[in-house]
Amino acid sequence: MLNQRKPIKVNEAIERVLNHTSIGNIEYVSLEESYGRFLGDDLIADHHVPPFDRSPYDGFAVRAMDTNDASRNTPITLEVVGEIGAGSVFGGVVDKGQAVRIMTGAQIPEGCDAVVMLELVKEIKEETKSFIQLKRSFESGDNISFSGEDTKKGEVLASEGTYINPGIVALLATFGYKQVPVSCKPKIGIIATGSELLDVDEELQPGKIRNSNAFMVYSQIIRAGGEPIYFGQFSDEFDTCFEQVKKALEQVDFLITTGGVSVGDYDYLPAIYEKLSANVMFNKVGMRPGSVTTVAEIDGQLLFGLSGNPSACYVGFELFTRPIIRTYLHAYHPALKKETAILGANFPKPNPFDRFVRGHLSFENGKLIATPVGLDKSNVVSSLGSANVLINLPGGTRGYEQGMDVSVILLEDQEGTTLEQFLSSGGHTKRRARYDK
Ligand SMILES: Nc1nc2c(c(=O)[nH]1)N[C@H]1C(S)=C(S)[C@@H](COP(=O)(O)OP(=O)(O)OC[C@H]3O[C@@H](n4cnc5c(N)ncnc54)[C@H](O)[C@@H]3O)O[C@H]1N2
Ligand code: MOO
Ligand SMILES: [Mg+2]
Repeated sequence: MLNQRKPIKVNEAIERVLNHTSIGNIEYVSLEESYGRFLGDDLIADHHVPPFDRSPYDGFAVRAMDTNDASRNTPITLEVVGEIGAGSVFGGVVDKGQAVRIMTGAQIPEGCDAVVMLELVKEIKEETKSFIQLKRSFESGDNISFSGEDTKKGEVLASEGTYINPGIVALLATFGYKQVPVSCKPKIGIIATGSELLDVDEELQPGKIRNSNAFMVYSQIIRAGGEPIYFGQFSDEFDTCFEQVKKALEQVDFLITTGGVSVGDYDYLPAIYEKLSANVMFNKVGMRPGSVTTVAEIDGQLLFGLSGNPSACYVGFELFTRPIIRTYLHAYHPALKKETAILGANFPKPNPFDRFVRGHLSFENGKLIATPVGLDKSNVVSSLGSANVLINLPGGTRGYEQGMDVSVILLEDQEGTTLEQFLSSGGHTKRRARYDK
């Protein structure tokens, strides 16, 4: 039987998958647990920061007008009528000729409009009173950290779907979020198929290999923001795999299978999709690795049939599953960010399909250099550890030379980009006159 599959363009495949996005609910987690999650709602300042005018220095709060005549030769003297540390408030109103000893972070006392640093005054103590001497004048507003200078009430500080980094955690604490609204993580099932697969703790046996894909995908799901659920590895037997897929679909938002998706005698995923009456969006993509990546849909639920070959599996996940996860998490930028970098080594092998070469991006003298890592074959696992980008080399009849501008997809970036930007950028290469390293 002829098993001809018709490849579609990568962008077309991504668009088909992203026509089936779903957006998750919102839940509340404690502030301590919010790091690494995605905001379920806009974070809006409900008060000014700082909420009051405060001192940025340890020193003395004064009335600037009292210091007008102060100079090196004619110092002026002010009486110190109180002292406050951060957290305390001066009770009275500071009058002409008076000052208040104030510490960093304390609220500026009423009547004062400038702060003089401790180092700039001479302190004079008398029996019951104390004074300071100043040898220069101050302007109203000198050394005051004004209410609202950090952020104003009503400002949107981070929008829904933003990745919560430690800085966002600080903002959440500032605005009193003991519980934080975050988007619920999509539950993503993983099923590994293959009669050759050994468990991680098993000794090698003839013809067998250890299952690495399940654990690789498990961590890719976590990196993308989802919740992996591992259903196990199963031999290439139709009935077992069918039952497992069916059972898993009842428990997850999305399901990933690895292996068994090509045209081999024991590749049962195509038959499983058929028996499930799933709508197969494509089963061949014009890309390397990952050309066999298949995505199907049943009643809105997506099944990602990723390749058994480790590098193909990895790339298939990042291109197709990751943006689905990020969209579910409410991200405005669900796609991975692309950048232009300089190719760090020749890549002479032409290919009619678009390549996604595992690469390492480094900074050299202010330039971004992307260098392929390891063996560029879809069945290799060793190139993945040091890959922080996928170098996107458009298909064609020519190879690529060191020094050319290439588009790279950033794997560790959290900011992301819109789908439109992802699809419209990159894929362009330019020959540089010279490679200035
Ligand atoms: N006649 C053709 N043969 C193949 C084609 C084709 O178009 N025509 N496509 C090739 C391409 S491209 C790829 S990629 C692979 C895809 O194969 P499957 O997705 O069906 O995966 P398997 O056959 O189950 O396994 C392929 C390979 O990967 C190893 N593997 C599988 N699972 C794991 C795992 N969990 N951890 C580590 N390694 C795994 C498996 O042992 C095989 O070596 O098909 C080509 N063939
Ligand atoms: O799906 Mo395959 O990766 O093109 O080798
Ligand atoms: Mg196969």
